[in-house]
Amino acid sequence: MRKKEATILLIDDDDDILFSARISLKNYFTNIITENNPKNINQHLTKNLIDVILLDMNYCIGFEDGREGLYWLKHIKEISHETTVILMTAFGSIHLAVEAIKQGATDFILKPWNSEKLYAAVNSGVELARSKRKNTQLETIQKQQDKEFHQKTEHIIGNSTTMQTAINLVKKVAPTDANVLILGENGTGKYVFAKEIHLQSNRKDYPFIHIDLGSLNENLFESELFGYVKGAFTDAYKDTIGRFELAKGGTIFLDEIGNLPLHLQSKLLTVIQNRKITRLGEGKERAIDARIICATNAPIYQMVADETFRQDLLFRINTIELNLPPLRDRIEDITLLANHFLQKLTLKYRKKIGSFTKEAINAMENYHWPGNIREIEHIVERAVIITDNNQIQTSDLYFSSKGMNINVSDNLNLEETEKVLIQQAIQKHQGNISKAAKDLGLTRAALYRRLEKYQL
Ligand SMILES: Nc1ncnc2c1ncn2[C@@H]1O[C@H](COP(=O)(O)OP(=O)(O)OP(=O)(O)O)[C@@H](O)[C@H]1O
Repeated sequence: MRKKEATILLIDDDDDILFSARISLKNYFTNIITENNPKNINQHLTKNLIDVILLDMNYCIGFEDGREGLYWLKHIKEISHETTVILMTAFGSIHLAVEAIKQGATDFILKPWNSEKLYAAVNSGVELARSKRKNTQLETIQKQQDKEFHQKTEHIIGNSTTMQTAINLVKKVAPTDANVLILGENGTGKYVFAKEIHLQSNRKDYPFIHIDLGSLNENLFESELFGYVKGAFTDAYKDTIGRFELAKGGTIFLDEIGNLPLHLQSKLLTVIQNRKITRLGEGKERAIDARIICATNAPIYQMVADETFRQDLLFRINTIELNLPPLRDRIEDITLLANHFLQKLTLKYRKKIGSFTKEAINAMENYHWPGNIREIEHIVERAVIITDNNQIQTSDLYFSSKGMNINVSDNLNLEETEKVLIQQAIQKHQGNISKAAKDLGLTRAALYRRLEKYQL
């Protein structure tokens, strides 16, 4: 039999008991630590991740009322509440057992023990410790996500008509349980809006569970979304709930739904239609109670036309559709967002930078923003870090050549094209006018004239 990866600490002042417990358990678990002085508990807990502590109730001769055991139990629970504590005594009484369980012990065994019973108690103690740790991890992730979210967006920024329309739609849709599909390019705020719908809904006190469907392969899709029972597959050591169940009472945000292959789309459709899931390896169906919000940056209607996305699934998820426009189509929001990030980032980097030059604003308004709001945040962050000025200049803004590319079929205006090319050259040479002029085939003076003409 393969030993289970687990650390068990045995504490008793009787070395014979320690010896016999070690013999009983060492064939089943990888690490057995013995200790005859409970005062050393802290050292063990700080050095090792202990799954189970088997703790004697009595240490001083003459004190056999279990008080010491209860004292140490309380102490362990205060510093490592995920560790399972099993108490043992030769003088067990129901009264003491009840008291110990009330104070956080998981089990109580009487000496002399039967080896099988001891193994069974320790083994379920190990499983319990693991599931407590996993829950703590999930809670930490959730808290972290919430914290990041609040740090990221105290407000949704946007005065443009399209953003105001989107914000108003959120207000109307949030209190209903309608499925929402959020469409928009990368970095347009799909996550931010999904979370905002959740926060404005009646489900706000329950979890908001985000999952990137694009990153799941076939095996993970089912186990992550629906959960599994112990033994369902090789690594299924214990029952685990999936994201749909985790989102109970709250919202599940299925991101990148356009990346889901067709056969998984069918599975998801069945779940959304029936509002039931079945954990892997379990026959039983479980009802789901989660509001469903989906998002994608893929051209979903084109995908339906190309038969790479199921039309029936689209109709299930798009009861309400929220379109987030790319930043280049709402130029009026650019200055607002740039100033918002400037304020936030100057605080973060403790720099005194009051504003952007007129030319820098102009350059931002003429840029294509392929990465949308995420990109403006990154560009402002980089500028804040590198600039030595108290105003951000055009040369502090590092635009990617992707966003500078001129699409000739879109824009045939010669002056506009010239202006963009000049910006591109200045960016490429990081503000070095001589090099930019050379690249453009102009003299320095000719370039300066054009900079003035276009107010760059
Ligand atoms: N309206 C907004 N106001 C302020 N910040 C925003 C706004 N929209 C998005 N952001 C910020 O822009 C960044 C990208 O937003 P988000 O992750 O929501 O975009 P997304 O569309 O989900 O991106 P992707 O498609 O790449 O997953 C985040 O840092 C977010 O806080």
